Amino acid sequence: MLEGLELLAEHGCFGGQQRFYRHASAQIGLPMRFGLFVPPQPRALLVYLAGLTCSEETFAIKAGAQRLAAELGLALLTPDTSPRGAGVMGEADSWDFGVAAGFYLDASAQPWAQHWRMESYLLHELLPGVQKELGLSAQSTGLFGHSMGGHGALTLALRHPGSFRSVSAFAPVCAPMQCPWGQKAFAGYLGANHAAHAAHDASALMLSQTRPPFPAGILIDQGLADPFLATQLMPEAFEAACLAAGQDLTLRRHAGYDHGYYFIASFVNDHLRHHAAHLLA
Ligand SMILES: N[C@@H](CCC(=O)N[C@@H](CSC=O)C(=O)NCC(=O)O)C(=O)O
Repeated sequence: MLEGLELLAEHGCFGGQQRFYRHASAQIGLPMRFGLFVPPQPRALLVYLAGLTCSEETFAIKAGAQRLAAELGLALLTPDTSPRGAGVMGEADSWDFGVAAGFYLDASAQPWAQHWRMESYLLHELLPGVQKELGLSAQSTGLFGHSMGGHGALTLALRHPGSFRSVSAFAPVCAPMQCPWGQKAFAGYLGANHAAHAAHDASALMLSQTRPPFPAGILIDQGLADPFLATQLMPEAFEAACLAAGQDLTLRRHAGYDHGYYFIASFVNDHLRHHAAHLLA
């Protein structure tokens, strides 16, 4: 059970409930919030990791995923994107580092290491707590995300084999060691340790696989009018790594779509069906 769990809001939604909670996180050492859509009959759990500047509310409000999730029996867990209120100097000075930019890893460098522990928080606290509450296991848990959260989805799925049965992403940061967002985050949170950076880079992780880690295949959607495509996202690096590892990847490139939630809302049903096909089989 999650310590100090408080229900902050609950809204009827397509026969289920969209809920928002706060709890006292032992891993983060601060209160954390999360969203949970509970369908009428929960059969599987899908975790969505949001991008830079987002919160536990962004996907729930903007993606329009609840109608199909209710039909398929998918519970949707939407964690926040970083600790908040830690009081670390400069934590809110940038939109791509610090608050709302946790990059889904455990920081090892100061002054971030005490609270910026998003990987341990998700894997060892929030996810087990919610799975227990819903009576669901890793066998019926999938992971997806957007941009920084797409990086989180790919890297956490690769770093924790067996924790997620299906994975997908919208416009993920695919090669953080090669892009400004990733280089800034990794230098700040992990210091100058190249091996630590590689251990959180989806393309480097995929290249290091000795067998295809996701036999069910990985789905990625990417807009071609996305202003971050060439400089920050680099899906071609992950595509090449999947090819080298023998990992089945469906990478769909869509003309006319940018980086925002109109793009996500346009393709979110395909992601729900991708996960349902594997989680409910
Ligand atoms: N403030 C920035 C843009 C921030 C932005 O685009 N955030 C994306 C995620 S980017 C990668 O992780 C997002 O999902 N925003 C929320 C939304 O509702 O669109 C700028 O000024 O460029």
